[in-house]
Amino acid sequence: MEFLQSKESGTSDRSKYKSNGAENNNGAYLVWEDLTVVAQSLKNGTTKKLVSGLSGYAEPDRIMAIMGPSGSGKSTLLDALAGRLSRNTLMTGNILLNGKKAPIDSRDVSYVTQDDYFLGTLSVREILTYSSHLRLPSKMTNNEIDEIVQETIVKMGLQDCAENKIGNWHLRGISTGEKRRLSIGVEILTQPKVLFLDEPTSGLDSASAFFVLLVLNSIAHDGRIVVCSVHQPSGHLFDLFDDLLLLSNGETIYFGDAKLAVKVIPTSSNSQIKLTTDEIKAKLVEKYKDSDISKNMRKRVQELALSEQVEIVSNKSNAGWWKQLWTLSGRSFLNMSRDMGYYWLRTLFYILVSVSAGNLYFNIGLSYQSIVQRAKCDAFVYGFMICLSIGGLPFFLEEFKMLMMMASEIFKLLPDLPKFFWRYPMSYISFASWAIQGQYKNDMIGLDFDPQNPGDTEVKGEEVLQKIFGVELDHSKWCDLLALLVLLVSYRLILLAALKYKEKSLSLLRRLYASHFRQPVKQLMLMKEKFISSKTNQPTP
Ligand SMILES: Nc1ncnc2c1ncn2[C@@H]1O[C@H](COP(=O)(O)OP(=O)(O)OP(=O)(O)O)[C@@H](O)[C@H]1O
Repeated sequence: MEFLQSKESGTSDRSKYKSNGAENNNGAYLVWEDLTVVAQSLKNGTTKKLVSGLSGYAEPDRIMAIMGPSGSGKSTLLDALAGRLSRNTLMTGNILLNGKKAPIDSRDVSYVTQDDYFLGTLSVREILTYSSHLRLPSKMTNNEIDEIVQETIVKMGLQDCAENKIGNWHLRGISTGEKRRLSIGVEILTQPKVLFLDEPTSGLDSASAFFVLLVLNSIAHDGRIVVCSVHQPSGHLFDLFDDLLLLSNGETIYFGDAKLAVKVIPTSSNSQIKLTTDEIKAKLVEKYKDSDISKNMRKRVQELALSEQVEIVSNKSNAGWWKQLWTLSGRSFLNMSRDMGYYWLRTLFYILVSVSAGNLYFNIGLSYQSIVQRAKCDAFVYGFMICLSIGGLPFFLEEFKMLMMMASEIFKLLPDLPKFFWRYPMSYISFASWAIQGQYKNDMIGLDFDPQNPGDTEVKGEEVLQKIFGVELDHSKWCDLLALLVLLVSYRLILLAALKYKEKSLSLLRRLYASHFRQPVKQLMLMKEKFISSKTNQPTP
């Protein structure tokens, strides 16, 4: 149910937003039962269990830490719970949100990744405002959105840097800790019931990490579930966690109250010194399985799984398609106009190139040799424009130098192109062929050049175009310009359609992949289980 579908009538979107937040104490319970994730290598088809038979639950008002050594499956468990496992994996088991199977793209779940991606030229307030316009319902007024943004800024403790820019390669911006809090702020704009965070404190100094966890704590105490993976937190950070899930090799070795963990988890003893790390891990897993904590946890999981299915009132309803397009375009233009390297520096280069080329070829005249000089000038100007327009792509910078070295060599006459593919269809859908033809026509039509041999008749520009450059004169330079505009719009529309239908086609591919992959993996898992049970049933010699 969307949050817009509130039964209350006459209330503003802002009040609906508030009433559907966690303030009304309708917090959700998250339960996972016998969760196993298997990955298949795309190279040789071998499979690997990433996490195995995990069960547990997360409650509102509490913050849970998933801990364990590197490679123990923390991120895999978070990804599984958030429904964002990679395509080469298969998950078995149940994930329930308030007793209901959570849909993969559940709108009540937000995920904060380890990396922060923001446009460096925007301020903290602008980032939050644009995100709100993109993710909150179109019906919300600007004032309502500004209010939500201000509340989020205060909640995240970002008041002091609210008007500061994020920062980029030439602009010193906000600190890493502030960026991390901003990432969390962006995710809580939509008031999710469950917030997952992948290593929210990694790369932060202890004061910043402490502040981030304080913020998470206050979010959790708004009636939300907060689950995060953490790597070796210090003592005072650990104290801020309510629950702990400790993993080793993809299996649970502790699940429960974080404060009790220290008392329950066995410390190293002399007898363990002789054991290998794998043996110690196996012992800890076995010990946990047989413990009362594990039995109580399973009982609670069963209770929560069988509890009445409460309809979750979703807080999220994305803005409409047009509003998203408008917001993204506005954000992009603002970023471009502020980014010195992207916009202003490039404009300066365009002017410099135009002035230089104009100077070099000034008063080139109408001698026979000037024909080739003119062609070189046109090709150079066009080549430079192309390079500057795509020079923003980092991987292109190396290629760029190569291209400039051979600028005059890369053009081939249209009639000389291989018919299949390069002539038809490539020359028709290529920006370059229309641009160069238009430029040549603009430069040469109407001119009379000196003949190659003295005494011959003058050479007409039209003749040069047709005979030397293979340019047909069946359409004017304005048609070439029109073709460029059509290509410009068409390519953008194609990209838009590709982005819009990407998800649908990807999910189709995923289904095809799963139907191909599921059967062999299930068989393999069955065989492994049979093998293990036959081994454990064998009498010991
Ligand atoms: N899609 C995948 N395909 C194959 N192997 C994977 C995949 N995802 C994770 N793994 C492997 O599963 C194991 C657990 O990975 P995971 O990222 O969950 O560990 P982690 O505890 O989060 O580690 P870290 O603390 O280093 O981030 C690792 O050995 C990893 O290489």
